[in-house]
Amino acid sequence: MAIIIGLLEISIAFIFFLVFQCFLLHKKTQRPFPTNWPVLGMLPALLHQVPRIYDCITEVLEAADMTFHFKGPWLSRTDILITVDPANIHYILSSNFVNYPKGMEFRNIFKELGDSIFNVDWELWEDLRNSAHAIFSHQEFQKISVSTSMSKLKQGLVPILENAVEENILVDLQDLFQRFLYDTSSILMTGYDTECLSIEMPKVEFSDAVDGVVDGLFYRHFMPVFLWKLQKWIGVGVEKRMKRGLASFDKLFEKIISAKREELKTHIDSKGEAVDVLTYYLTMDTTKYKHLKLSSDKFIRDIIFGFLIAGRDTTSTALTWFFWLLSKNPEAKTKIRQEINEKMPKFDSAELDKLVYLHGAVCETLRLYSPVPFNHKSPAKPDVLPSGHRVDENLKIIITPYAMGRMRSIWGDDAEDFRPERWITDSGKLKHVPSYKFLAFNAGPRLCLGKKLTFLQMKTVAVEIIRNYDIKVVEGHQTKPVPSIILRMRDGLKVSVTKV
Ligand code: HEM
Repeated sequence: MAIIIGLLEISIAFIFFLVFQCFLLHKKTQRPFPTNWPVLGMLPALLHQVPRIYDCITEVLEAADMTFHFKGPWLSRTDILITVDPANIHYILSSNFVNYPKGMEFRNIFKELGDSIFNVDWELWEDLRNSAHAIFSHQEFQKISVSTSMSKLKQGLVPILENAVEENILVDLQDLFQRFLYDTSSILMTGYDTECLSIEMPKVEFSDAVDGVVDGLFYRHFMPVFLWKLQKWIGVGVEKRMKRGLASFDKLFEKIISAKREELKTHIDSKGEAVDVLTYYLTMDTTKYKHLKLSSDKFIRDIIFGFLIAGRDTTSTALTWFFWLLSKNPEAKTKIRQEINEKMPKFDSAELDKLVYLHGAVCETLRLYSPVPFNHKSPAKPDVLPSGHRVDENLKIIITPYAMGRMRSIWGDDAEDFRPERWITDSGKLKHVPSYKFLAFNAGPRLCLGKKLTFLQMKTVAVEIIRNYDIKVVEGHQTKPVPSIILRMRDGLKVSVTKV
């Protein structure tokens, strides 16, 4: 009997040994794909990876030849096709655009943005797009964009940096850029200066509100609908924070719209030219765009809310990563400084195009740290993508500019490196890179309407800071992106500032 028990023990030990070896071998050779469990699908792996979601998706896509089918829990309708294949992207965003609206699922997730341009399809989107394009490309609006950015820079940002130098205090660059962009966007979008950018650093209620909303929207992409709806109904977790944020935003906006309506009763710009986007929509000839419900305050709120999020969070995020990347790549900073001193001894916004290396550095930042890390589509009709993947109406398609910017198959073996030279030809001109490859601003008919404004604002801030200050990131400061629909840094960017 003892011999039998002994043999049994040895056999069990041997089986364990074999299983353990197989497991180790599997781990060593394993590609980074999440396990597809019965019932739960790949959700457990996803939840486990949330803190490093962007890099995890990048690794999976690199190993999966740029397209991966994520399986959600059974019956939860959260299957997602994630793709960064340029052929698919071009097909979805441009050549077969009509079959790939945002779709009902997107509208459901982004319900709180109402009828903002990001959220709608078809005729309403066309009217919003055409009307927004008319104001954003208006010469007067562009002039105001330049003058607003310049005056906020000189009267808001520079005094704070000077104060930091004199008092030898640390500043959070992300917070500073958010304040800068919130003030400038608010002036351009509503005509009101929120005056967040001052040495006193007043508490910005809107900022917390927006962060709450954008973080909540991120989780809804991956959670089964019934789960986030239940959370919303009970009022817990990210849904609770989102609700609080929206309430505070709505209160603020109610005041702004009614004040503007009052103001317009007594004063309408004599030249009939819009000076800010809110005035533009409130005084617009309502017969021009028949799908816009301009008499509704809620509709106006939706439009402006969308533009404010678009204008503040994206550009401030891009500027933050830009200065972080320069701190990691001091030789690039030196080259930019030389270029500024040689080609633009005195600031002139009309001459910004001369700063080719700076432009390359901005593009490189947007490639590696795309401020909008995800985009979301749903096919209207079943289709087959150029990669051969079948998609039907129930499938969500997620395109991720963050992962796309890091694919070695697209950008080469140095895809992870910050190399502004990538964007410059041998003759010193800017290289054209198609938007379905450099996807930070989206591509096709829904290409970002603020692209020009973004380059203008980023370069204006960069020139002023790099010419005059040395920015040093505090030793040991962690720079992790928050899992959200905007790629802001979780703990901000703490820096010390000295004069050049
Ligand atoms: C670094 C800065 C920016 C980045 C990375 C960026 C990126 C994007 C992306 C990815 C989209 C497509 C979104 C989607 O379809 O869901 C988009 C659309 C848009 N962006 Fe930007 N954006 C930036 C700055 C701005 C600014 C400053 C404005 C102006 C206020 C702006 C206005 C818009 C508008 C109106 C759309 C909607 C276009 C449409 O759906 O037809 N963006 N942007």
